[in-house]
Amino acid sequence: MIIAENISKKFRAVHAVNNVSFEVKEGNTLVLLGTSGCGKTTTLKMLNRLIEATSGTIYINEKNIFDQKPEFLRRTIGYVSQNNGLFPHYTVAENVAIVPKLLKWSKTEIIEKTVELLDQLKLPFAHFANKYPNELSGGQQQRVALARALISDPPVMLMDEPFGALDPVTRAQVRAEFTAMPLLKRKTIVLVTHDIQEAFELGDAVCLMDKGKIVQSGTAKELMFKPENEFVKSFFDQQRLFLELKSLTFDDVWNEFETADETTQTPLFLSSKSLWEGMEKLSNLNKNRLIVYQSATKSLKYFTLTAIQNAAASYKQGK
Ligand SMILES: Nc1ncnc2c1ncn2[C@@H]1O[C@H](COP(=O)(O)OP(=O)(O)OP(=O)(O)O)[C@@H](O)[C@H]1O
Repeated sequence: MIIAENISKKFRAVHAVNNVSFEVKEGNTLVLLGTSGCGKTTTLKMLNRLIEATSGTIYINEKNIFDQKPEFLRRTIGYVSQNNGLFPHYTVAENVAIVPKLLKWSKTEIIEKTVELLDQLKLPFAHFANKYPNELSGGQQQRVALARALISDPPVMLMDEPFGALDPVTRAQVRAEFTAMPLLKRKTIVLVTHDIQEAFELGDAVCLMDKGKIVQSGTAKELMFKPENEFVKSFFDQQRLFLELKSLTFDDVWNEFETADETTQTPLFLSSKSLWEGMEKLSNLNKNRLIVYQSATKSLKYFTLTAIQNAAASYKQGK
């Protein structure tokens, strides 16, 4: 669990972060979202003391981080920096082994763990261990950076635009792998991004920042449907339709759909999926109508493109 209370950072005249507070529950992911220069990276780096806060308090797992030596604190927090931060003259295996060496693990232990992690990240040890970062693609480098941050299994991970340097296709792919990794599921994560879609996909909670302050924090759905001011509303305007369909699940609008006759089709879809995924399914299968299943009520409903659009509109009107 991470608790940041009224943290601020001043760089001479620049108030980069101004009285920011948030909490991240154990096992949750908090996303710091906002445009360039709003203070996301400074906020993140204050959590592992790469930047010293000017004022405020930070607790990580009930310990005040200012009572710990920064270099010891950092060994217990995984960190993926912008543009991966790999050492160019270290091989993949050497890059991954940096923290375990500081922690004085045995050679065998380091190798065993590196093999296991690189395999999980689709970088087979035999092929990749002795390569240098510049011999890898951007996506592969990002996976090495992730392996390096994960090897000591820290309970907390800080990630600064971890997929920022990747092209959109690789980005979506690495992000999907990232969400599927069992090792990451239990971790408490703070992730910085300026990508709204990424924030919605990865964040249990999202803090939208502007000019060093948090403008609104909450779930993606709260930010979309209950914006607290004009800034929040307009921040999402460009991608509004897409984000609404992504953040609403069939469960949220279950009553808007027509009950289905069980005998006609097998349900392909669970109601915990987003309306966007429903639309994708219709398009991929080239169907006008599909059936969705809700396990809690053991009921089936039909959905069509129009029904999805109407359900989303009706949800908005109800809010
Ligand atoms: N070392 C520094 N000295 C002076 N000003 C700084 C320093 N680091 C950051 N700033 C300023 O603090 C503000 C916040 O910067 P920060 O890097 O936290 O923003 P950001 O939201 O992470 O932006 P980006 O997405 O572009 O990385 C900016 O105005 C930046 O110019």
